[in-house]
Amino acid sequence: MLTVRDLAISYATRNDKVLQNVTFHLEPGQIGCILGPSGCGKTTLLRAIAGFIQPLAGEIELDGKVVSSSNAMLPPNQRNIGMVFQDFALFPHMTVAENIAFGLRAMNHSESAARVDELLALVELSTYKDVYPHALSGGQQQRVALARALAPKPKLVLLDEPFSNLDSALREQLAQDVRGMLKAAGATAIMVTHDQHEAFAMADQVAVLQDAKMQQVGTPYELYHQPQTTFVAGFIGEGVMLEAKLNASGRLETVIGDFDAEHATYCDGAQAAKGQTLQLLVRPDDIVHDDSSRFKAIVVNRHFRGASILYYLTISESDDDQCHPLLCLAPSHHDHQVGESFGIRLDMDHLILFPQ
Ligand SMILES: Nc1ncnc2c1ncn2[C@@H]1O[C@H](COP(=O)(O)OP(=O)(O)OP(=O)(O)O)[C@@H](O)[C@H]1O
Repeated sequence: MLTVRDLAISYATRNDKVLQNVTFHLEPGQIGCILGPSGCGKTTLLRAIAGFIQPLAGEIELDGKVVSSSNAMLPPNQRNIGMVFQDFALFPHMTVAENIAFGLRAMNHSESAARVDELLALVELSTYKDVYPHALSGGQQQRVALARALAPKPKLVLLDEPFSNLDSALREQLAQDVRGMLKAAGATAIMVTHDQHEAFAMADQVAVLQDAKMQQVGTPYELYHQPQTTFVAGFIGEGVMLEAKLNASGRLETVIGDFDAEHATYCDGAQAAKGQTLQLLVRPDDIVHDDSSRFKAIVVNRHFRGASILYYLTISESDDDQCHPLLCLAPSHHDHQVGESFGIRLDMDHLILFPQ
């Protein structure tokens, strides 16, 4: 449905590239997310897909047709793309139904009214049909903006930080709701965000951008458990880098046991050379609370999260040895206070190693 190939973009006022060699692909019906820190080029990429910025190099293909390249540009209004903006951009003088019908002017009245009713049902706002935007909550306004974008059955829906003006506690739930609505409409969509929780709740595929370059494209699971760069490992999810030495028998020695390194993944230039000291990515859910373990860690801090507690731990091989920080996500019935110690063991499916 959408292919972005080796895209490079620069602004006239700058010498450097704001995007460089950006490549990713979305299948019909998939929801993609462009995730990255402020200034990495997310909005620029979205605007390029919408047709507002011409690439310096590379191309954008929509539904099998090149719509943007350095020598050809299909105008934005001919791309059949729907947009949901950060501030929702609803027309204040129009009712909910009139806002949704805005893009349906080519249809006759009864067709348009039927489509509006269909979308009102999809976004669960049928009873708000004749209400004006100022009388809606932020979340309801956003659903109207989504319905308006979906109304003309666009090939692609672009959502630019759609949750940033909403209560942070609700964002993850809203992201899941919007995902459900996009899936029910069979839409292909791309959202831009700097919030990984929103990206995980919403996307089938997440593209991580940093400093103008695509770092990694993958499912939320792949980005969390199999990051390919230290940036992605640090930007996505919590975790620590634990010193790990590859011994002569091909096992990784760590302060919390040793492991067969046969299926380990070496990233960012890490070498699988015997005797090498590396960094092992350890997520909080890789550390299991186990009182029968010979490895004991001390609680230095804790965050109660309801069903679980995130423990900040330190562990050392002996009393005078260096302390290694660890995170452990344990079910909250394992209730330990700061200063206490408990047994832990490492339970990992993926050994991801980075250079020291
Ligand atoms: N019209 C412009 N002219 C020149 N430089 C621009 C223009 N728009 C954006 N930039 C620059 O391009 C880079 C990428 O900006 P962009 O808005 O795409 O980033 P972003 O990842 O969306 O950031 P944020 O999350 O803060 O919105 C930034 O360094 C920004 O200053």
